[in-house]
Amino acid sequence: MNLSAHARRQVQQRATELVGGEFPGLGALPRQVLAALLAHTAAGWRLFVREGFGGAREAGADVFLIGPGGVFAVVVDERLPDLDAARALMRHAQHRLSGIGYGLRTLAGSGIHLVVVGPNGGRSTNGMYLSLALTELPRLFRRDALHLDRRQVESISEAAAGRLAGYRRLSVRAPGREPEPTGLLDVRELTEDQVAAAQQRPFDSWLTFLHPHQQAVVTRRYNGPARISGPAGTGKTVVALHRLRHLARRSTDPLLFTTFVRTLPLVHQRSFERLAPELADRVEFTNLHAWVRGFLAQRGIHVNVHSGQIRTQFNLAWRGHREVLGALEPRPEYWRDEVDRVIKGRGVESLADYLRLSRRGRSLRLDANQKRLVWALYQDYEKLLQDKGLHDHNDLITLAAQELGGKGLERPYAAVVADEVQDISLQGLRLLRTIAGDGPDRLLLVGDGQQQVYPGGWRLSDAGIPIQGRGEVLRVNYRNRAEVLEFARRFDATNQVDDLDGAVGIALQEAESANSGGRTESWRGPVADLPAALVEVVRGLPVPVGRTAVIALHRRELEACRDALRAAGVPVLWLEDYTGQEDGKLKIGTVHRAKGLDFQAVLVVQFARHEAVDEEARELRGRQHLVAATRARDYLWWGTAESA
Ligand SMILES: Nc1ncnc2c1ncn2[C@@H]1O[C@H](COP(=O)(O)OP(=O)(O)OP(=O)(O)O)[C@@H](O)[C@H]1O
Repeated sequence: MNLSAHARRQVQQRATELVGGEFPGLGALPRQVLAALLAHTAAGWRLFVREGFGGAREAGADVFLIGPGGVFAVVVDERLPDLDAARALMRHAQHRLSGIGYGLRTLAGSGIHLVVVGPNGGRSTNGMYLSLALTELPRLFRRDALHLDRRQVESISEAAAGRLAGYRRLSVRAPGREPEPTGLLDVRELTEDQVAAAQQRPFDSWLTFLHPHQQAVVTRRYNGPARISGPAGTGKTVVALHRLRHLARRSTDPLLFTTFVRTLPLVHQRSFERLAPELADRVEFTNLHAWVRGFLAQRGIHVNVHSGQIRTQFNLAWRGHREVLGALEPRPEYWRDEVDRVIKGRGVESLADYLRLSRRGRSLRLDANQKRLVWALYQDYEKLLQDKGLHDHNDLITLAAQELGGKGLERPYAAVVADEVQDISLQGLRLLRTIAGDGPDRLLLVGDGQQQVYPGGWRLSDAGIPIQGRGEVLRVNYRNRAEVLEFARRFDATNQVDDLDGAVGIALQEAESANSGGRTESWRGPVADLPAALVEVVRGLPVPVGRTAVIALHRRELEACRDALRAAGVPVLWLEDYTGQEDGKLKIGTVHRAKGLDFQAVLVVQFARHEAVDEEARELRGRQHLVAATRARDYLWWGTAESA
């Protein structure tokens, strides 16, 4: 039920009267703030007010506010608290509330928000709290921030009531409402808008709740580089974002969140802004190559990177070697990976080094003579790049590493987090280590070997990143509903998962499932029928189109589907352009673009191939399918198209 303007005025008036009656001596600002917050209790929020509110300032917050938008400790003060005072307030709030349980999870300390309301808002703070003016209070109730449902709100409030000695619970009702029943919150207490929004984002409760194991990783102190691994959907990124918040509150230096994929940091930036709006400008979210370009530009180093031209140079070089290397393996991409990922990606500097190198993860065994042939291809490619004045992506990493080796960062980061690290090259890892520098809590690497979609072949120790005793493994899958998880497990053919450092990791098979239900469907038919089948599924989707993605292995496989969807009037957005914004469009893209993301529904388009593929390619494809399937939360459709 939405309150009419009249009812809203009445609620406001009741709130003002109640505040006047309960706290007669309050000054103008606290009175107005309290009345404004109190009015929201008519819409399902819970309010606890300090007994001595308005008198001498005490250690704790003036008000605790709990609702669909999260848990807030609110202080009303003309002056902004300094760092020590803010820390004391936060400690008090965390001491009282964190650890309140909800099923398998508990209220996270980093999920409690400190808000200071003063005469002026928007003032820059020390990152411990959000500073708002009275007129900015509606920000706390914004629709896109709602992520707890009424049961969760009720459950936290009930537990909070027992822990908040010295606080009084106040509420007002909308006109014509029955008194609130004790126990479960009446659904009518939430406006329709709020119910809808909270239900649309049921998975976002990670903003407030964490599994105790996740929580432990958020706050643990590491006296060197640390690593979080674990199967898909176990909250590795969620933990990394909470940890960034935790670390940012303890420092005044900037922090960096980076991945290999270009758009992923932007999506996670949006999540972080919701988790920690007061720290939004302290953490830089950017992909590794963009960071490197920015850094080189800052140092006045000009680079010329052009993907199309780089590919052309490789193809030109390949021509001269096709005959001999093609006899070993006809696909030029195999050799391009060898140059990109093995020779350049691992920083091999001489033929002698290459001859000695164990090419872990590559299917073809190469003897010394064959390696010499590959080396010749690499050299031709390098020469062509040089002649054209071009740099490829590996060159950028090398240039940045050299530059940083000569002169460190002007403003070092307090912490660097790298996500999806399984797809970063070894040289990229080394660079990350240099960017982060040495010291406790400075470098956190997050990834899952089972989701590697590019050939890697390294171990963290190869990059000089020792993580002994600082490797965390998460095991509870929170993303995929049980049926989707079960389907995805069929791609978990790996006998052994690497934990990124040569030890045995946890496979998807072993993940515990946190969400029941879910739906999966399969389709198989001729290629020509695929677009129509897809359109039909999209029309009958059980979830909103804007929360759905179509995923394939290669972009060219998606063109016909995209055309058919557009012709059917379905708005479509390529994943390359997706930044986490809610837009009502169907997302479409390759598995490389989809990794790290999730959608309520995922439609995977697979093209059955009959060509012979080697073990390495088969394993890679299995991992890609695993990534595609585990992007789906509630619904997964798997379409296999067969060529005639
Ligand atoms: N504590 C939690 N409470 C509720 N939901 C959670 C929690 N942790 C994770 N999730 C849900 O699981 C989803 C996956 O989390 P996240 O992206 O962090 O996993 P991941 O391990 O990084 O996954 P992947 O490796 O597949 O990219 C989140 O979007 C969120 O919906």
